[in-house]
Amino acid sequence: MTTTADTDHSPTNNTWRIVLNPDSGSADHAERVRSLAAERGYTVRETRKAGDAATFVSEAVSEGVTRIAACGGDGTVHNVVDGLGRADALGEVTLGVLPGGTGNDFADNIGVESIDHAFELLESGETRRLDLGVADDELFTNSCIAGLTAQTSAETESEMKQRFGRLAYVVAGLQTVREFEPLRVEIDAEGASGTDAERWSGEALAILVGNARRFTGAGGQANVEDGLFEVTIVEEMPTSEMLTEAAVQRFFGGETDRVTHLRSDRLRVTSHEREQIEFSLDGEMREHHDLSMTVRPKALAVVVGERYDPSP
Ligand SMILES: Nc1ncnc2c1ncn2[C@@H]1O[C@H](COP(=O)(O)OP(=O)(O)OP(=O)(O)O)[C@@H](O)[C@H]1O
Repeated sequence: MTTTADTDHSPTNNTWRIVLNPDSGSADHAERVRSLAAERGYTVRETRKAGDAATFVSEAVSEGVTRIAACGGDGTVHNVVDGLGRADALGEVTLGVLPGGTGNDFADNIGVESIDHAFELLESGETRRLDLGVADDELFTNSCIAGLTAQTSAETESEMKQRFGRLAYVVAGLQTVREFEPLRVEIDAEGASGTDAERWSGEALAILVGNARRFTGAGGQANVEDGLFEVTIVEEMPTSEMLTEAAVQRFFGGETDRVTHLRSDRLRVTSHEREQIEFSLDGEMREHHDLSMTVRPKALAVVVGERYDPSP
Protein backbone atom coordinates (compact mmCIF):
# COMPACT_ATOMS: atom_id res chain seq x y z
CA MET A 1 0.00 0.00 0.00
CA THR A 2 1.25 3.50 -0.78
CA THR A 3 1.66 5.64 2.32
CA THR A 4 1.27 9.39 2.55
CA ALA A 5 4.92 9.73 3.52
CA ASP A 6 5.93 7.89 0.32
CA THR A 7 3.85 10.13 -1.90
CA ASP A 8 5.02 13.27 -0.08
CA HIS A 9 8.62 12.60 -0.99
CA SER A 10 8.08 11.97 -4.66
CA PRO A 11 9.50 14.94 -6.61
CA THR A 12 6.84 14.60 -9.29
CA ASN A 13 4.15 15.13 -6.64
CA ASN A 14 5.71 18.14 -5.00
CA THR A 15 2.92 20.49 -6.00
CA TRP A 16 -0.59 21.33 -4.82
CA ARG A 17 -3.99 21.48 -6.48
CA ILE A 18 -6.05 24.23 -4.81
CA VAL A 19 -9.85 24.06 -4.69
CA LEU A 20 -10.82 27.70 -4.09
CA ASN A 21 -14.23 29.06 -3.08
CA PRO A 22 -13.79 32.69 -4.20
CA ASP A 23 -17.06 33.80 -2.55
CA SER A 24 -16.61 32.42 0.97
CA GLY A 25 -16.11 34.71 3.95
CA SER A 26 -15.72 38.34 2.94
CA ALA A 27 -14.65 37.21 -0.57
CA ASP A 28 -11.43 39.23 -0.44
CA HIS A 29 -8.99 36.29 -0.34
CA ALA A 30 -9.24 35.01 -3.91
CA GLU A 31 -6.81 37.46 -5.55
CA ARG A 32 -4.08 36.75 -3.00
CA VAL A 33 -4.58 33.00 -3.32
CA ARG A 34 -4.39 33.13 -7.12
CA SER A 35 -1.16 35.11 -7.00
CA LEU A 36 0.57 33.01 -4.26
CA ALA A 37 -0.46 29.85 -6.13
CA ALA A 38 0.84 31.20 -9.46
CA GLU A 39 4.23 32.07 -7.87
CA ARG A 40 4.55 28.45 -6.76
CA GLY A 41 3.16 26.84 -9.89
CA TYR A 42 0.07 25.40 -8.13
CA THR A 43 -3.08 24.84 -10.16
CA VAL A 44 -6.26 26.54 -8.82
CA ARG A 45 -9.80 25.38 -9.54
CA GLU A 46 -12.56 27.82 -8.50
CA THR A 47 -15.96 26.65 -7.28
CA ARG A 48 -19.12 28.39 -8.47
CA LYS A 49 -21.80 26.31 -6.75
CA ALA A 50 -22.53 23.36 -4.49
CA GLY A 51 -21.03 20.17 -5.90
CA ASP A 52 -18.07 21.80 -7.68
CA ALA A 53 -15.57 21.00 -4.93
CA ALA A 54 -16.34 17.27 -5.12
CA THR A 55 -16.12 17.34 -8.92
CA PHE A 56 -12.70 19.04 -8.81
CA VAL A 57 -11.46 16.56 -6.21
CA SER A 58 -12.59 13.64 -8.32
CA GLU A 59 -10.87 15.10 -11.42
CA ALA A 60 -7.65 15.73 -9.49
CA VAL A 61 -7.62 12.19 -8.12
CA SER A 62 -8.13 10.69 -11.56
CA GLU A 63 -5.16 12.78 -12.78
CA GLY A 64 -3.00 11.28 -10.00
CA VAL A 65 -2.78 14.45 -7.88
CA THR A 66 -1.77 13.54 -4.31
CA ARG A 67 -1.89 16.98 -2.60
CA ILE A 68 -5.14 18.91 -2.55
CA ALA A 69 -5.72 22.13 -0.58
CA ALA A 70 -9.19 23.46 0.27
CA CYS A 71 -9.47 27.25 0.34
CA GLY A 72 -12.67 28.67 1.83
CA GLY A 73 -14.61 28.23 5.04
CA ASP A 74 -15.56 25.09 6.92
CA GLY A 75 -18.11 24.23 4.21
CA THR A 76 -15.42 24.12 1.54
CA VAL A 77 -13.17 21.92 3.69
CA HIS A 78 -16.18 19.70 4.34
CA ASN A 79 -16.97 19.34 0.64
CA VAL A 80 -13.36 18.62 -0.33
CA VAL A 81 -12.96 15.99 2.40
CA ASP A 82 -16.29 14.35 1.55
CA GLY A 83 -15.21 14.43 -2.11
CA LEU A 84 -11.99 12.61 -1.16
CA GLY A 85 -14.03 9.96 0.59
CA ARG A 86 -16.38 9.51 -2.38
CA ALA A 87 -13.37 9.25 -4.73
CA ASP A 88 -11.97 6.58 -2.37
CA ALA A 89 -8.77 8.64 -2.20
CA LEU A 90 -8.29 9.29 1.53
CA GLY A 91 -5.38 6.84 1.57
CA GLU A 92 -3.52 8.54 -1.27
CA VAL A 93 -4.15 12.26 -0.86
CA THR A 94 -2.79 14.76 1.67
CA LEU A 95 -5.07 17.70 2.47
CA GLY A 96 -4.02 21.31 2.95
CA VAL A 97 -6.34 23.92 4.47
CA LEU A 98 -6.29 27.61 3.50
CA PRO A 99 -8.61 29.63 5.75
CA GLY A 100 -10.81 31.88 3.59
CA GLY A 101 -14.23 31.61 5.24
CA THR A 102 -16.32 33.46 7.78
CA GLY A 103 -15.65 30.94 10.47
CA ASN A 104 -12.52 28.88 9.90
CA ASP A 105 -13.03 26.49 12.77
CA PHE A 106 -11.25 23.52 11.25
CA ALA A 107 -8.23 25.60 10.18
CA ASP A 108 -8.15 27.06 13.67
CA ASN A 109 -8.37 23.62 15.27
CA ILE A 110 -5.35 22.39 13.32
CA GLY A 111 -3.26 25.51 13.94
CA VAL A 112 -3.51 27.15 10.50
CA GLU A 113 -3.63 30.88 11.14
CA SER A 114 -3.90 32.72 7.83
CA ILE A 115 -3.67 32.26 4.08
CA ASP A 116 0.02 33.25 4.10
CA HIS A 117 0.76 30.87 6.98
CA ALA A 118 -1.12 28.12 5.14
CA PHE A 119 1.03 28.57 2.01
CA GLU A 120 4.19 28.22 4.16
CA LEU A 121 2.78 25.04 5.68
CA LEU A 122 2.02 23.58 2.24
CA GLU A 123 5.79 23.69 1.62
CA SER A 124 7.12 22.59 4.98
CA GLY A 125 4.34 21.79 7.49
CA GLU A 126 3.94 18.55 9.39
CA THR A 127 1.40 16.03 8.10
CA ARG A 128 -0.70 14.20 10.69
CA ARG A 129 -3.48 11.64 10.37
CA LEU A 130 -6.71 12.83 11.97
CA ASP A 131 -10.02 11.14 12.72
CA LEU A 132 -13.03 11.82 10.53
CA GLY A 133 -16.70 11.49 11.38
CA VAL A 134 -19.14 9.71 9.09
CA ALA A 135 -22.83 10.68 9.25
CA ASP A 136 -24.65 7.93 7.32
CA ASP A 137 -22.43 8.11 4.24
CA GLU A 138 -21.18 11.73 4.50
CA LEU A 139 -17.82 12.57 6.03
CA PHE A 140 -17.38 15.48 8.44
CA THR A 141 -14.33 17.07 10.01
CA ASN A 142 -15.48 19.31 12.85
CA SER A 143 -18.93 18.50 14.10
CA CYS A 144 -22.44 17.27 13.55
CA ILE A 145 -25.06 19.36 15.37
CA ALA A 146 -28.82 19.02 15.69
CA GLY A 147 -31.20 21.26 17.54
CA LEU A 148 -31.44 24.93 18.19
CA THR A 149 -27.79 25.64 17.60
CA ALA A 150 -27.61 23.86 14.27
CA GLN A 151 -29.15 26.66 12.26
CA THR A 152 -27.22 29.34 14.05
CA SER A 153 -23.84 27.62 14.04
CA ALA A 154 -23.10 29.06 10.62
CA GLU A 155 -24.66 32.46 11.26
CA THR A 156 -22.94 33.76 14.35
CA GLU A 157 -22.16 37.44 14.43
CA SER A 158 -18.50 38.35 14.78
CA GLU A 159 -19.27 40.83 17.56
CA MET A 160 -20.84 38.01 19.57
CA LYS A 161 -17.83 35.84 18.84
CA GLN A 162 -15.63 38.45 20.47
CA ARG A 163 -17.79 38.64 23.58
CA PHE A 164 -18.45 34.98 24.10
CA GLY A 165 -15.61 33.28 22.26
CA ARG A 166 -16.49 29.85 21.01
CA LEU A 167 -19.77 29.74 22.87
CA ALA A 168 -21.16 32.52 20.69
CA TYR A 169 -23.15 30.11 18.57
CA VAL A 170 -24.89 28.89 21.69
CA VAL A 171 -25.89 32.39 22.69
CA ALA A 172 -27.14 33.04 19.17
CA GLY A 173 -29.15 29.85 19.53
CA LEU A 174 -30.64 30.96 22.82
CA GLN A 175 -32.11 34.01 21.17
CA THR A 176 -34.30 31.74 19.08
CA VAL A 177 -35.09 29.33 21.88
CA ARG A 178 -38.60 30.64 22.43
CA GLU A 179 -39.67 29.52 18.97
CA PHE A 180 -37.72 26.29 19.06
CA GLU A 181 -39.54 22.95 19.13
CA PRO A 182 -37.36 20.51 21.06
CA LEU A 183 -36.22 17.34 19.32
CA ARG A 184 -38.02 14.23 20.56
CA VAL A 185 -35.32 11.68 20.04
CA GLU A 186 -33.60 8.54 21.16
CA ILE A 187 -29.81 8.52 21.17
CA ASP A 188 -27.91 5.25 21.34
CA ALA A 189 -24.19 5.46 21.95
CA GLU A 190 -21.63 2.68 22.05
CA GLY A 191 -19.51 3.18 25.14
CA ALA A 192 -15.87 4.08 24.83
CA SER A 193 -13.72 1.03 25.57
CA GLY A 194 -14.47 -0.39 28.96
CA THR A 195 -17.71 1.54 29.52
CA ASP A 196 -21.30 0.55 28.92
CA ALA A 197 -23.37 1.55 25.94
CA GLU A 198 -25.74 4.39 26.77
CA ARG A 199 -29.28 5.16 25.67
CA TRP A 200 -30.78 8.63 26.09
CA SER A 201 -34.41 9.25 25.30
CA GLY A 202 -36.29 12.50 25.70
CA GLU A 203 -36.70 16.07 24.50
CA ALA A 204 -33.41 17.66 23.49
CA LEU A 205 -32.62 21.28 22.79
CA ALA A 206 -29.34 20.38 21.14
CA ILE A 207 -27.23 17.37 20.26
CA LEU A 208 -23.61 18.34 19.68
CA VAL A 209 -21.25 15.72 18.29
CA GLY A 210 -17.67 16.94 18.08
CA ASN A 211 -14.85 15.37 16.11
CA ALA A 212 -12.25 18.15 15.89
CA ARG A 213 -14.37 20.54 17.91
CA ARG A 214 -15.09 20.52 21.65
CA PHE A 215 -18.34 21.85 23.10
CA THR A 216 -17.47 21.71 26.77
CA GLY A 217 -15.49 24.16 28.86
CA ALA A 218 -14.00 26.92 26.78
CA GLY A 219 -14.61 24.93 23.58
CA GLY A 220 -11.94 24.94 20.92
CA GLN A 221 -10.01 21.97 19.63
CA ALA A 222 -10.88 18.43 20.69
CA ASN A 223 -8.52 15.48 20.57
CA VAL A 224 -8.91 14.49 16.94
CA GLU A 225 -6.62 11.46 17.02
CA ASP A 226 -8.33 9.51 19.83
CA GLY A 227 -10.93 7.67 17.73
CA LEU A 228 -13.81 9.16 19.74
CA PHE A 229 -16.54 11.76 19.41
CA GLU A 230 -17.24 14.11 22.29
CA VAL A 231 -21.02 14.19 22.60
CA THR A 232 -23.07 16.78 24.49
CA ILE A 233 -26.84 16.44 24.83
CA VAL A 234 -28.69 19.48 26.16
CA GLU A 235 -32.10 18.62 27.55
CA GLU A 236 -35.20 20.74 27.05
CA MET A 237 -35.47 23.22 29.92
CA PRO A 238 -37.49 26.30 30.82
CA THR A 239 -36.22 29.32 28.93
CA SER A 240 -35.97 31.27 32.17
CA GLU A 241 -33.13 28.95 33.18
CA MET A 242 -31.19 29.64 30.03
CA LEU A 243 -31.40 33.25 29.12
CA THR A 244 -28.42 34.59 30.97
CA GLU A 245 -24.81 34.70 29.98
CA ALA A 246 -23.86 33.03 33.25
CA ALA A 247 -26.19 30.16 32.49
CA VAL A 248 -24.62 29.63 29.10
CA GLN A 249 -21.21 29.31 30.68
CA ARG A 250 -22.57 27.02 33.38
CA PHE A 251 -24.55 24.68 31.14
CA PHE A 252 -21.75 24.09 28.72
CA GLY A 253 -18.92 24.32 31.19
CA GLY A 254 -19.64 21.38 33.43
CA GLU A 255 -21.97 18.61 34.43
CA THR A 256 -25.53 19.55 35.30
CA ASP A 257 -28.55 17.31 35.34
CA ARG A 258 -29.78 19.02 32.16
CA VAL A 259 -26.63 18.26 30.18
CA THR A 260 -25.19 14.84 29.37
CA HIS A 261 -21.61 14.42 28.18
CA LEU A 262 -20.31 11.21 26.69
CA ARG A 263 -17.48 9.94 24.57
CA SER A 264 -18.30 7.41 21.92
CA ASP A 265 -17.19 6.14 18.53
CA ARG A 266 -20.65 5.03 17.40
CA LEU A 267 -23.88 6.94 17.83
CA ARG A 268 -27.40 6.74 16.46
CA VAL A 269 -30.02 9.50 16.66
CA THR A 270 -33.61 8.42 16.00
CA SER A 271 -36.48 10.88 15.83
CA HIS A 272 -39.77 10.07 17.56
CA GLU A 273 -41.56 12.47 15.18
CA ARG A 274 -42.54 12.00 11.56
CA GLU A 275 -40.61 15.09 10.45
CA GLN A 276 -36.95 15.04 9.53
CA ILE A 277 -34.40 16.63 11.85
CA GLU A 278 -32.07 19.32 10.55
CA PHE A 279 -28.39 18.55 11.11
CA SER A 280 -25.45 20.88 10.54
CA LEU A 281 -22.46 18.95 9.23
CA ASP A 282 -19.57 21.41 9.54
CA GLY A 283 -22.11 24.18 8.84
CA GLU A 284 -23.69 22.48 5.80
CA MET A 285 -27.39 21.82 6.49
CA ARG A 286 -28.82 18.33 5.93
CA GLU A 287 -32.10 16.61 6.88
CA HIS A 288 -32.39 13.09 8.28
CA HIS A 289 -35.02 11.18 10.21
CA ASP A 290 -32.47 8.78 11.68
CA LEU A 291 -28.74 9.34 11.55
CA SER A 292 -25.87 7.00 12.41
CA MET A 293 -22.47 8.46 13.16
CA THR A 294 -19.19 6.59 13.38
CA VAL A 295 -15.55 7.63 13.72
CA ARG A 296 -13.11 6.69 10.99
CA PRO A 297 -9.90 6.79 13.03
CA LYS A 298 -6.93 8.64 11.54
CA ALA A 299 -8.47 8.54 8.07
CA LEU A 300 -7.38 12.00 6.90
CA ALA A 301 -3.77 13.02 6.21
CA VAL A 302 -3.65 16.78 6.72
CA VAL A 303 -0.96 19.43 7.00
CA VAL A 304 -1.13 21.08 10.42
CA GLY A 305 0.32 24.26 11.91
CA GLU A 306 2.96 24.46 14.67
CA ARG A 307 0.25 25.32 17.23
CA TYR A 308 -1.70 22.08 16.57
CA ASP A 309 -1.82 19.99 19.74
CA PRO A 310 -2.43 16.23 19.31
CA SER A 311 -3.83 15.94 22.84
CA PRO A 312 -5.29 19.30 23.90
N1 LIG B 1 -18.65 30.48 -5.90
C1 LIG B 1 -19.56 30.18 -4.96
N2 LIG B 1 -20.53 31.04 -4.62
C2 LIG B 1 -21.43 30.77 -3.67
N3 LIG B 1 -21.45 29.61 -2.94
C3 LIG B 1 -20.49 28.72 -3.23
C4 LIG B 1 -19.51 28.95 -4.23
N4 LIG B 1 -18.68 27.89 -4.25
C5 LIG B 1 -19.14 27.02 -3.31
N5 LIG B 1 -20.24 27.51 -2.70
C6 LIG B 1 -21.00 26.93 -1.58
O1 LIG B 1 -20.56 27.62 -0.40
C7 LIG B 1 -20.62 26.75 0.73
C8 LIG B 1 -19.32 26.74 1.47
O2 LIG B 1 -19.03 27.99 1.96
P1 LIG B 1 -17.89 28.07 3.04
O3 LIG B 1 -18.32 27.38 4.28
O4 LIG B 1 -16.62 27.64 2.46
O5 LIG B 1 -17.82 29.61 3.27
P2 LIG B 1 -18.46 30.52 4.39
O6 LIG B 1 -19.86 30.09 4.63
O7 LIG B 1 -18.22 31.92 4.01
O8 LIG B 1 -17.54 30.21 5.61
P3 LIG B 1 -17.82 29.46 6.96
O9 LIG B 1 -18.60 28.21 6.71
O10 LIG B 1 -16.46 29.15 7.49
O11 LIG B 1 -18.55 30.42 7.81
C9 LIG B 1 -20.91 25.39 0.21
O12 LIG B 1 -22.23 25.06 0.53
C10 LIG B 1 -20.70 25.50 -1.30
O13 LIG B 1 -21.56 24.65 -1.99
